[in-house]
Amino acid sequence: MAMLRTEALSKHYGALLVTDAVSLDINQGELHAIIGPNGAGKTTLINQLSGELASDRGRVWFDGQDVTALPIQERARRGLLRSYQITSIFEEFSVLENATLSALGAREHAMRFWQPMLANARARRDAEEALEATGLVQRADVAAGDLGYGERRQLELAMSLAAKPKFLLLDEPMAGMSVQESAAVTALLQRLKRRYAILLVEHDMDAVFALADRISVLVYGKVIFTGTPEEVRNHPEVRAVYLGDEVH
Ligand SMILES: Nc1ncnc2c1ncn2[C@@H]1O[C@H](COP(=O)(O)OP(=O)(O)OP(=O)(O)O)[C@@H](O)[C@H]1O
Repeated sequence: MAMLRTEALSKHYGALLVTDAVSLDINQGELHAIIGPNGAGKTTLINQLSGELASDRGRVWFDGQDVTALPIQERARRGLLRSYQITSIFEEFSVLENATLSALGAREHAMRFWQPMLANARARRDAEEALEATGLVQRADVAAGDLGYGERRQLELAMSLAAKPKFLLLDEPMAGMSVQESAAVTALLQRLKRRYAILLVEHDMDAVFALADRISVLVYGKVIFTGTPEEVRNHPEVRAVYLGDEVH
């Protein structure tokens, strides 16, 4: 059964239909990329999936349940988490402290009234695991405000992981990164793959084609094709509208 499923999801702004009857099926452990030209509706779709934006039409199922009407926090609590969603990085707190706070935040709901010490110990352990997974262990004691740009994006990812998601929505995690930083994030996502289902929106085609199990191509809000990287690469219409000669 699909971990995340959308049925004819649509959103318009005035007369502009930004996402147009998008139906996707993303399986457990799958890394599914969405590519498409600027303004195709990729970020809007992510916002509809995270719950940041209410859809005009269509439905979203997550982990077997209809979450269409649920707000962003409730979807996050169930494990459908957008990475940058955790915006509250405390600059003067260390990397480990930030990750621990994120883990505590995710547990708050369940643990608020009982066993706070147990919650703290678990949160700390989840945070340490997240730093391990994202390669930030050596930077655990550094103040978040002292991190470079790439490391800061890594911390955002670590904070997401500390919240124990089942499904990660990643909107351009490589944006603004150097070639080395992008390569590091690609390697990181390669390691995280399978442990989480991931929806990746990314303009870095090398990263997308290296990482994705399947790719959906969004053009003017419509999914015109879904397939393996190989199928997408060889699809005439996709090449014509988007890839051109970029990918060989
Ligand atoms: N709040 C809004 N109000 C009106 N129009 C919007 C709003 N948000 C997005 N749009 C429009 O919707 C279209 C899709 O935007 P979106 O950001 O989802 O595209 P995208 O595929 O993520 O683009 P990019 O690759 O450039 O990030 C664009 O034409 C954009 O101008």
